[in-house]
Amino acid sequence: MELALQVKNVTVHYSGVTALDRINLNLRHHTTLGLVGESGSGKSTLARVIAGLIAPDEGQILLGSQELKKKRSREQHKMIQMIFQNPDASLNPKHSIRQILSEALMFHKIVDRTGVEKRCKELLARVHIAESALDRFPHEFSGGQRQRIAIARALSVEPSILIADEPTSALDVSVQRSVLELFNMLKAELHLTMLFISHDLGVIHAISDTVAVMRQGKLVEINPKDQYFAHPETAYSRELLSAVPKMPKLNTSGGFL
Ligand SMILES: Nc1ncnc2c1ncn2[C@@H]1O[C@H](COP(=O)(O)OP(=O)(O)OP(=O)(O)O)[C@@H](O)[C@H]1O
Repeated sequence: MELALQVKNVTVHYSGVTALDRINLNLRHHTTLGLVGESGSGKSTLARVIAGLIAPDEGQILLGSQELKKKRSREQHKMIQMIFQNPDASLNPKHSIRQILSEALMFHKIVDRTGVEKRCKELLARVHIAESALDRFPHEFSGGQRQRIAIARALSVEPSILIADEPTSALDVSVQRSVLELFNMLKAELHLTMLFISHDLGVIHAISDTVAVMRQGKLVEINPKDQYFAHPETAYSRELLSAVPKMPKLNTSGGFL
């Protein structure tokens, strides 16, 4: 079966720093790859290079069978959507939630003008936000609600890949759980293909099908989740796992209990 995404030998340098060093990574359709690693290991750089926010110095990125060149088409940009740690990065504070969602829908011609209102309401329902939110502005919502709206915005354009870069790290623990549960629910309902970045192994355990580990710009380990947690291959992973006091208990769908 064709892969959703392939990263081939991708290298990124930032003035003297090798942030990514010949990264090879495959993402299968309808699966979530959890990317873990300590601060500065290159996780966000990898997310940004896949999303087309920065160009690789070397290597290739393929979406399906299509190579993504330095200058991407509007359609190619649409296909890979990103959710950031801080939802404000994707929510214009001067725009109502209706404007935020409908702009994305109209820009990418997802629905025509007559279908916009209905689609906006459906999107909010998906992320468990009341319809009345449409006439309100981002600052009127809590951090967790804003992240839900950012998720709705990212999903609005029907991307083939969703990249979530530490989407729960800035939230309170209880809110973190509910946002993570939302991701798991969306995964099941929409069969999402995701790259989910976190430095928190509990979060990675809750959401991933496969776990990839980065260290100093290199991908040092990639394995199915159960294998990764039961039998980590590298001494570095064993060290990361031993630093986790206790894994949170999970229910069968992968959400926290
Ligand atoms: N814009 C930049 N200019 C220069 N160096 C950068 C830039 N962005 C990142 N770096 C460097 O590249 C390396 C990888 O950083 P990156 O942010 O990708 O790591 P990370 O694993 O996402 O870290 P964190 O978990 O702290 O976000 C680090 O050494 C970082 O200092």
